[in-house]
Amino acid sequence: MEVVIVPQAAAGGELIAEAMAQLLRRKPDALLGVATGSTPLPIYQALTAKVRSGAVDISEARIAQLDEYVGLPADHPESYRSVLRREVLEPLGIGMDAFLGPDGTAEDIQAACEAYDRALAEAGGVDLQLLGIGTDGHIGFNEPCSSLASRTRIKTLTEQTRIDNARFFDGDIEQVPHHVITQGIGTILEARHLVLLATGEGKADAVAATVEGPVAAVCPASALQLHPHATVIVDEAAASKLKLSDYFRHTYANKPAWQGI
Ligand SMILES: N[C@@H]1[C@@H](O)[C@H](O)[C@@H](COP(=O)(O)O)O[C@@H]1O
Repeated sequence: MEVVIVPQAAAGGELIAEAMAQLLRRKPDALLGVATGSTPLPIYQALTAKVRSGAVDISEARIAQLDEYVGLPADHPESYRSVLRREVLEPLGIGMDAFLGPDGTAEDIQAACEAYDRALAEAGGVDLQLLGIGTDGHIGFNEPCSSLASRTRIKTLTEQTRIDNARFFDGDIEQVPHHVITQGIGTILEARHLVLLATGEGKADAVAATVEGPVAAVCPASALQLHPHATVIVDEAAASKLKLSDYFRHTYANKPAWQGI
């Protein structure tokens, strides 16, 4: 696992957008796995700027969704499909025909989950998966004690995650669904490159457990330690509880420029 400490969120966004641009130059039809939440927004802004300036051509890229609420109509403004359309697809000029996502409104949720795992595999697998992290260490919506081998499936949110996400629902926790579909941890680990961005002091404990704690289902993001190409990018505040921060800084400062992340 590589840990990169950046001065602030915008620098992390730029670094990750550049990695995505490099991937797209190598593989124009790359399947990009995207995440919701506030943290990845600087990535999408930086990538959009690159696309608009002509630094990268994204016209053949495909986008895959990480997780979704169960029961919200697809056109609900806070369904993750709507959020991604608004925050990622439209700014990048990517059509819904290049979008893969689970159906949170399906009558048979289990079948919809299995269909999504199959669709990801049939699309050739995710090339680069962006991840945020919950305050409890969740990735996607894999809450603590999710199986590290899990596939896409339905999960029940913790009270804390519903409280954290109530800000997207007029601050009203009652509007936050209890159930979600999420790519499983085993599904996420199949992506060729995992890139987790964490910013702010509120993520410092989760980041320390992810990077320096044991691999344990109680901190789902710690599963990144099992992946051959995982990059964790943190700002100073999110890095504040890392014991090995000096080592991580030294390693990154001395990395050959051609290597990227
Ligand atoms: N399902 C999403 C996660 O994918 C995201 O990482 C997390 C953190 O969000 P934020 O980046 O806003 O802190 O929120 C939600 O739970």
